[in-house]
Amino acid sequence: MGLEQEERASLLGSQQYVFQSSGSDTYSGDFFDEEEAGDSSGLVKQSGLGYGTWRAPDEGITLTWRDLSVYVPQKRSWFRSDAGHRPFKRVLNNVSGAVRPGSLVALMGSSGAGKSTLMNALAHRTPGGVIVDGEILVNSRRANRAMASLAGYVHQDDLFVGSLTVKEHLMFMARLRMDRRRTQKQRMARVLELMKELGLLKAQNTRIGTPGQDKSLSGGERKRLAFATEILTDPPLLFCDEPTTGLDSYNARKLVRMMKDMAARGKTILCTIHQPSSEVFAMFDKLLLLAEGRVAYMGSSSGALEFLDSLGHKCPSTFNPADYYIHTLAVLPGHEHRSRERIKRICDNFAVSAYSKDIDITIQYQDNMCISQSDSGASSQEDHFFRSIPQKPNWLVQFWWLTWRSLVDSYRNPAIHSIRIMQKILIAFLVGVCYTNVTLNQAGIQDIEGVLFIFITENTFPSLYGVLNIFPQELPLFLREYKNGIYRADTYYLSKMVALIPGFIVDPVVFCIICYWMVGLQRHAYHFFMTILITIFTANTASACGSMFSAMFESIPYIMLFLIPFDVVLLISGGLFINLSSMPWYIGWVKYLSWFMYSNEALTVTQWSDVTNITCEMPPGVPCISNGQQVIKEYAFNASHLHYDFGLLTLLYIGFHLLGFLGLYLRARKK
Ligand SMILES: Nc1ncnc2c1ncn2[C@@H]1O[C@H](COP(=O)(O)OP(=O)(O)OP(=O)(O)O)[C@@H](O)[C@H]1O
Repeated sequence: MGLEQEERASLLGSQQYVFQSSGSDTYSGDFFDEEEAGDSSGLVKQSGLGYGTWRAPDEGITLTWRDLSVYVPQKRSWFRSDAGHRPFKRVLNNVSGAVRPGSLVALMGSSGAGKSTLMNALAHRTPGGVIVDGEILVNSRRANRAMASLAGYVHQDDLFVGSLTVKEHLMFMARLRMDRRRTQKQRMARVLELMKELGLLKAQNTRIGTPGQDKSLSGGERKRLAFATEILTDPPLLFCDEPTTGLDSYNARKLVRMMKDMAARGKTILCTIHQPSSEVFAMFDKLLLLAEGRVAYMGSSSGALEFLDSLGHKCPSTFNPADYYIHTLAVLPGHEHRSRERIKRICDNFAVSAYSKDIDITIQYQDNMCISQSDSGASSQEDHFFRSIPQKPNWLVQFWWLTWRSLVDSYRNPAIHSIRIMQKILIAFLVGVCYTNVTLNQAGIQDIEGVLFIFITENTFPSLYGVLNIFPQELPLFLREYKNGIYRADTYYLSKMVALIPGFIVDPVVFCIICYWMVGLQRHAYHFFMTILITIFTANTASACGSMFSAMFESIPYIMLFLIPFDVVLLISGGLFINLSSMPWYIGWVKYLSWFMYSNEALTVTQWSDVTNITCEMPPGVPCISNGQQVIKEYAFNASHLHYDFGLLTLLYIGFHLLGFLGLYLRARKK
């Protein structure tokens, strides 16, 4: 066999070959066995074509990787000699492999062997800070960010917006993931087809739910939905990280059967799988075994038994081979040294085996193609290749559907709306009751200024603190969808921002309608509507500030650490607790960031600018404030600043959101 492979390798230097697959289950000893390769030589000749004129196969993806090592960052230790330098741990160690169109490959190994790490690296989805060293080629092109759109990736843990129904979720994904040239009818047909195939039709109008909170779909249904989401676009390359975990044997079999059918249609599928039944395991035609970050075997499923047998590890006839592989390649507690010795021996033997050499031929071939293409600057071939990647919908479509999802999510979450509105009504009523006796005299000035400030605080704090959870809670989902190339970070952020606005219009309106008329404030439509407008601006600016903190920091405790001191300073510089002209210069500038100050000035000017008759009930000789202009001056405000206040509140709103977006974007790039 070795000689035969050497002959093949030497042929590669002079002629052009494309490996083909028939999706056959039969084993002939090699990973790319002859039956599957399409003709008797195991290789299909394309005589007359040199490397420079090679074109990508019309269907199917050949994925190869060579000497792939992955290093994950470790926590710094300030006590060790490497203090200050970030230590890395190698979790994949010079791994090479190849998968061809029409292959359904089971990626197996004990827990911690590096399966997910390998899949993430191949799918170009490694988290920030992780170093990937080595070469990954997709149809002899270097893998890049386009992999996210080219390949589907079914993750181990599924993430959804729980308030959507199964059908809504799939239609949303169909709109954002399927090629933009597809019609609505085609999208609907694809969604229906998948729901039918994956047994989700019955649950199509059921909300997905959130495990641990409002569970709706079963674990198995969630898994199948995650799978349906990833195959919506019928990707030519599919990575599945434990797709059958949590499924009953019938559904596990059905899912793997679906993958097998997809592979038979020329798809390339790499799938990690834990403890498959013999029946499910038999459906995989290829096997990649990992142990301690190294390749222990790659080839046909049945070849693994022979390979291990040749090393003295014979699978007992009563054993499920899949269980036997895992057991043989696991580091057993109490026998760590012996287990590692065994794993090392298996991996070392595999590296020099015929199986490994056969894979090397494909890798070498793809490498040569890659070099020759870059030498010839094969841009038309590149175009041809990337034509198989679905074209994303434009910015506006992404924005529209993301806003739709955010609005549906917030509308269906009673904790966000009805409870908040009830609380608002109650507070407005209580404030109104406290201030019913306000009259326009010297004492009334303080009362009115006090209640105006309550209008601000009551529309600030719920808005500021009510949005803090938005990004920490949804970040994993956002990161996954963003990394999958489903949408841009700016459309996501903007949609979140827009979806917040209706709530922060309704709240101030409800509060003002109840409270304004109970308190002795000016009884003209102008004053009333201006007060509503100012409180709407206040609530939205406060929510923008909250969104900024929410997007910038990882968790609520961190957010609180910085937000509370920040809002105390803003509150003080609002103009009620201190005369603004008396603030020291080195902290006085903070007032320019304080929407409390702008809103307070705007409300004060609105209420007082046309008041001319403030009663003076003081004893003779004690100075009195007799009109509204004096009140405005007393609080160091300026009657001509009303327009500036609106302008500056708008600027703060935009500024906070810009910083929030920047924070989210940088975090998305880093993760
Ligand atoms: N970001 C990371 N930081 C630190 N260690 C990591 C990181 N990612 C992976 N590892 C470590 O690398 C090893 C391989 O992890 P990986 O998740 O790839 O294993 P796995 O084979 O998929 O395991 P399982 O079957 O349990 O999911 C593990 O020891 C894991 O702890």
